[in-house]
Amino acid sequence: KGWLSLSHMASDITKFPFKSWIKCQQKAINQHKQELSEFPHPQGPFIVRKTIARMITLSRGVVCEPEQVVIGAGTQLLIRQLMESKTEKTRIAMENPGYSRFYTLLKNMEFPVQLVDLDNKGMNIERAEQSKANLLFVTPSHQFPTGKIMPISRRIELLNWSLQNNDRYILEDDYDSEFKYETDNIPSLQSLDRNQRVIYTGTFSKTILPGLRISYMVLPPKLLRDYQNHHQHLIQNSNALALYTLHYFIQTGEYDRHVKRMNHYYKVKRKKLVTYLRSYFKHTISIEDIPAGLHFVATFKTEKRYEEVETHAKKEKLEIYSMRRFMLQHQPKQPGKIKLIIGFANLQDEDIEEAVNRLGKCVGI
Ligand SMILES: Cc1ncc(COP(=O)(O)O)c(/C=N/[C@@H](CCC(=O)O)COc2ccccc2)c1O
Repeated sequence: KGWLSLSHMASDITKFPFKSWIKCQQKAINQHKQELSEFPHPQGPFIVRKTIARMITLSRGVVCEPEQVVIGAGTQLLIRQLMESKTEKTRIAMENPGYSRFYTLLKNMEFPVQLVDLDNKGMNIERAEQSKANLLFVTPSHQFPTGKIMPISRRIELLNWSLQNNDRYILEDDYDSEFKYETDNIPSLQSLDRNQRVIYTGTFSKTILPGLRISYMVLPPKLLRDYQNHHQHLIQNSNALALYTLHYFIQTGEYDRHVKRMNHYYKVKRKKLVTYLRSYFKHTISIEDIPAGLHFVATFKTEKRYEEVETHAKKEKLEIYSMRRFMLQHQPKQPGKIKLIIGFANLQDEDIEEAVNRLGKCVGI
């Protein structure tokens, strides 16, 4: 048997309704030949921004006008473009463990980035205060990569933090918020913000096709003005035909039906995998069983080091990533334990047993 994947960097496109997508693409071509023959608006076509604004208002409680929406080919690009337009001196604080690609991007842009540890509610507010940062990067709906869901109490604390100084902002990266298997979605942090302090980002990478590279950002008015002044020369970098196709995919209800279908599908698969992992590893595994997203963290009791497990996984043809990928600053490893990121989007049901058996060989149980 070939490679099996427990990667979190995957979505199961075997269930994607390509026929519907192509129908929407045909509609986009029929209805928007004129627009496709010109450059789109720098922030993306207005009707697409209007559709996205309405969608996130309904699904996430985000309060915004289409004028505040900026579409881009991936969250990294949007964050880069936002940070280029900052007028004040910006000091950043990020969650640790956190998303290494943003950390690297911000460091390469020579911003000071403080790492803030998590407690059981997400970013620790005292540490955030101590960091002297004026821009916090947080993933409240499903902390990446630990999965923690930030309770309302901590969200209020963060908003209070943002009020203490008028150059303070919070970037809410609402990645992976669409998949919640038990609890209902807690509304976005942005929906609680009454002082235009929250920048909101989202992406279609997990719910449609990661290869489409369609993501979006909602800017508070003051930052939007700075962004528009700085980027007057910029041309929209997401593919306009894909954007108009997305517009019809959402308008016709296909998007909502697909996300609902995938929620059910992923919930069933996740449960099977967790059950089998528990029966195989028994007391040597502990799973932070947060019923959300397309991956979870599992802690294994083993004397093996991360390097050994990662090398062994390659030999077993098992694609899997460890917490080391997200520990942004070297942290002492807990003795006798390793944490792995267990993704299940790319794992077919019939391969669950084989994947777990290979994992057993890697962690030496
Ligand atoms: C915290 C966080 N925020 C935003 C994004 C989304 O970025 P965007 O797609 O540019 O909009 C990611 C993507 N994280 C990515 C990688 C995580 C890693 O490097 O380990 C996940 O990658 C994929 C997801 C689905 C299918 C294929 C790949 C993010 O982890």
